[in-house]
Amino acid sequence: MTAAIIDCAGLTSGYAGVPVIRDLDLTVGEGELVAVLGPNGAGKTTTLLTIAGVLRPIGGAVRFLGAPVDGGRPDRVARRGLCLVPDDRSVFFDLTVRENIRMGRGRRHGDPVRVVLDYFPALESRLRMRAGLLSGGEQQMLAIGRAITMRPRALMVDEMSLGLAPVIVKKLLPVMRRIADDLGCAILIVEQHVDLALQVVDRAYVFNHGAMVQEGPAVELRGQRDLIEASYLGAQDAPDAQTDQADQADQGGAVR
Ligand SMILES: Nc1ncnc2c1ncn2[C@@H]1O[C@H](COP(=O)(O)OP(=O)(O)OP(=O)(O)O)[C@@H](O)[C@H]1O
Repeated sequence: MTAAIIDCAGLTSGYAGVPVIRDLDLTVGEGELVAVLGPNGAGKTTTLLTIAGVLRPIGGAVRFLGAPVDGGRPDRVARRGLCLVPDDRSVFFDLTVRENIRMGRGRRHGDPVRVVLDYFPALESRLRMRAGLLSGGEQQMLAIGRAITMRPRALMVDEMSLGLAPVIVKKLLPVMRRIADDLGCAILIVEQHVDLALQVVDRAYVFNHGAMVQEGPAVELRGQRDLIEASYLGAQDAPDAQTDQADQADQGGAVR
């Protein structure tokens, strides 16, 4: 593996001093696409928030580009090149797609709109539309596209497929692969669609109850499907059950 862009060692983190994740080791290298898998409440979001500097580690360490992330100043971590797309996607509903892209302030890397359309051409016909009118899949494309206009060194996407039809996820994942390859960006995605993710990512970590229960190259984990499924026991929601109606519209193929 190349040098780690994100490096968590013995990381323990949580809320008000109460640990939710314990003793996690996790790395993402340059140009790597890595998935975090696991049932609801496993600690996936907590891990991303700690890496982004929103939560202060209770124990262990997070390093981004070799420098410690201590929590408390996520703006500094963001300025150093780490982008987090939260599970609500944080697009500005009342602004147009074009205005949302420009909010990313990625102009110094060329025309940000062109950058986004290069990866997500389906947004071209939506540029003048208010983002609140987009389908869930299009909003996710916008959120990820806006993030890459800033040429991040690391990109984390929480619940990338939340509410999206599997057909959309199948199209989004290869775009994430291309972003990692083209930009040399370290990408960490929280993904519910285990089988789809393992076809595209380099490596994956499986969490349950705040602990890492499995990890390894995707090619190996694909052969351990039963073990992964067992680690999900107790999960309430199957991914397909969370597909919302708005994304039925996406099934015509929003990502080209
Ligand atoms: N702000 C908070 N304060 C206290 N506990 C929290 C807070 N946010 C999350 N938790 C708890 O931390 C645990 C892990 O939550 P987390 O959101 O990290 O899990 P997750 O794997 O991302 O699951 P989900 O898919 O449901 O978001 C859960 O038990 C949750 O209730």
